[in-house]
Amino acid sequence: MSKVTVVGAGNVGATVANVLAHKDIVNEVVLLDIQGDLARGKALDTWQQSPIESFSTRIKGTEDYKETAGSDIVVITAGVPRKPGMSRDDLISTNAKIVNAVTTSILEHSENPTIIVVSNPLDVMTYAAYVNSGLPKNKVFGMAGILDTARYRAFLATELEVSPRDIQAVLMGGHGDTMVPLPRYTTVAGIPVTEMIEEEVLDGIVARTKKGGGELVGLMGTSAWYAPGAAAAQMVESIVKDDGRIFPCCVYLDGEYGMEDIFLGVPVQLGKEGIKKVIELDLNEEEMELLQESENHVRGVMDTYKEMQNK
Ligand SMILES: NC(=O)C1=CN([C@@H]2O[C@H](COP(=O)(O)OP(=O)(O)OC[C@H]3O[C@@H](n4cnc5c(N)ncnc54)[C@H](O)[C@@H]3O)[C@@H](O)[C@H]2O)C=CC1
Ligand SMILES: O=C([O-])CC(=O)C(=O)O
Repeated sequence: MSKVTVVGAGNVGATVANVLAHKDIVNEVVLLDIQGDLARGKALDTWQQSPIESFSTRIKGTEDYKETAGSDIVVITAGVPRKPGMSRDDLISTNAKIVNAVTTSILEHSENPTIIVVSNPLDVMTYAAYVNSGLPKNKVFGMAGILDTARYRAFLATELEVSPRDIQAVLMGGHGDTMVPLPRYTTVAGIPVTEMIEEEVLDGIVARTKKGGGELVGLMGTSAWYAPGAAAAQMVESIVKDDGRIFPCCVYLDGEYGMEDIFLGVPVQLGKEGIKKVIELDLNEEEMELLQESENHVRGVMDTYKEMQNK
């Protein structure tokens, strides 16, 4: 059984800890935040559900990195969320400093953890954690694709009046408006989605998915947390269980899809070693063009990050 640290006890971090505790698959969850009392309070509140919800995962809140010692998996959610009118990329100057500081502190107390980054702008914050940690590429990756496909699947389930469980889909690219949902790889209980829905309606759902995060920011004044928290917890679960599951995740590309030295969303198999395998799909010309557009966008944000680091 494993020890998991969640950094950031805000909306997303507290949800990751809460969902993980309910899954009852790890020994201990440490919830760390610079606001120590907030972390302690949310951890205590979560733990007090245990008799009702029947779980025994211990959960502790703290601001002290010593408590994170020996973590197997670390989920980084620390950082500011966007407000209406902002893009995820607008968060870079604040969140890069936070993610780099958190990564350094984590590595001071845990030797070889698997790091899952959630903070935005996701693809570049994952790159920052990778470079700063010096960990191998299979041990540092980001959560985005599970959330983005969940939104796509949920929209399709509503439209088709079917169970979201029966919808399977692949989505690639950066975690932003250039993400690439792939209708050609979308099925409803094994049936190609294109046989179940009109093209125009599907196009509308793809467009809504791409702006799915922004839709929620518009409604709530801050970004989402229930689905993002559940998505990160699902990644932890599949690493701990090592059950061979395949999800779209933001990973380091080292020649796959003809791309190098960039973090981007692609389908991967997760396992106890982190990324077990990157799956290379045979994309058609149009899909590849969309992926390259997304790559170009993420490279632009990476350049901003690199300039910040050189100052
Ligand atoms: N990858 C994805 O799909 C998603 C990413 N996000 C991102 O996750 C991040 C967190 O979002 P929320 O939880 O809604 O924000 P929040 O404001 O509710 O929580 C953030 C927490 O981070 C803490 N924090 C700040 N600096 C810290 C540091 N140096 N060390 C430890 N803790 C620190 C704050 O005290 C706060 O409690 C944002 O950057 C947001 O954009 C949110 C949803 C989905
Ligand atoms: O939209 C945001 O800023 C937060 C996020 O990444 C998401 O919910 O997809």
